Amino acid sequence: MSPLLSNLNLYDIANVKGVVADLGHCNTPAQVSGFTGPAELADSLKGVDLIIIPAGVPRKPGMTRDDLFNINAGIVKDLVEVAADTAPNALINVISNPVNSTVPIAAEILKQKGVYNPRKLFGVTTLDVVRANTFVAKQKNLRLIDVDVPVIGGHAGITILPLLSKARPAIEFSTQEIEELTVRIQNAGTEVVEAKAGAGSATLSMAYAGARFAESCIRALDGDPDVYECSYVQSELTELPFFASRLKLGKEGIEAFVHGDLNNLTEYEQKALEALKPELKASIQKGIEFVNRESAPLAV
Ligand SMILES: NC(=O)C1=CN([C@@H]2O[C@H](COP(=O)(O)OP(=O)(O)OC[C@H]3O[C@@H](n4cnc5c(N)ncnc54)[C@H](O)[C@@H]3O)[C@@H](O)[C@H]2O)C=CC1
Ligand SMILES: O=C([O-])CC(=O)C(=O)O
Repeated sequence: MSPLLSNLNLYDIANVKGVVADLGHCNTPAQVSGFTGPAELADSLKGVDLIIIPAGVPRKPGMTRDDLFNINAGIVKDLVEVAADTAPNALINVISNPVNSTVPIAAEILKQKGVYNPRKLFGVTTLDVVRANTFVAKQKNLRLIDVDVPVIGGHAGITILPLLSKARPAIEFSTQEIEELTVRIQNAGTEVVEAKAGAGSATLSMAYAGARFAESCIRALDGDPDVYECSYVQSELTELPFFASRLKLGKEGIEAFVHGDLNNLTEYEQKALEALKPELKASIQKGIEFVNRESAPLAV
């Protein structure tokens, strides 16, 4: 994946020590980014500030993101184990799907290793925001740079919930526009998978979104006091243990949750929020159970 993500290695911001490691350019962990073995991977990760994990298989037409679980869960688990051992203070950006489960998997691994810092683990949902901004700007004839739509929940189907009532600038939408835009944003990944007809998923737009999120992390680490992004993280905003929402990023990762976005939701948004909870809860549980099952002692 992602020539753009590789370019992040070139970022050189004065106060951020170390480099960005992008785990996911080859077929086995032993080959990651051209390294010859796990030991070398571990060496190369020492002291990095930000680790990006886009490794794994993409969808084919007809598949859900959850259909990738059986392969990608193990890949993310293995990579996070190395990250935990060698760069326990790094921010981790998980791109590999199903994000709704791979982030809880990463959290469980980091807990097992005794280095879990919930402020530093992120599921990358930036592409949902990029899509929401793009579709709204087009629909309303606005400049893309002026539009910002928070997207909450998770990163699959109905768990992706754009809050059009909280768009900036404040925009009037008809009921039909809200329904059509919401469904388009929720299905945009599937639209790309179907258009690519077996040749993969939204690799390039993910590279753009992943690079944007990574750059925001780097700016925050570097002390920029004004960095806000949506991301899927451990959260107390709802009863779900992981939830995507707008966050303020700082030198230690998440600095604050933007609570206001969940206040005064429209009836449509409130219903959609309640409707997404069972699916998101099940995906979180599936990730946690995977790690617990993998690490349970064998029965004799
Ligand atoms: N969070 C998001 O918004 C998005 C997530 N994705 C997800 O990102 C993942 C990658 O998608 P693409 O880049 O389009 O696929 P891709 O097939 O173009 O690239 C995947 C890369 O992962 C590598 N890889 C596979 N197994 C690995 C392992 N065990 N260790 C290290 N590297 C390994 C492959 O060699 C390949 O370079 C998929 O799971 C996809 O669903 C894709 C688009 C958006
Ligand atoms: O849909 C997929 O499989 C890839 C993805 O997460 C996206 O494009 O949002």
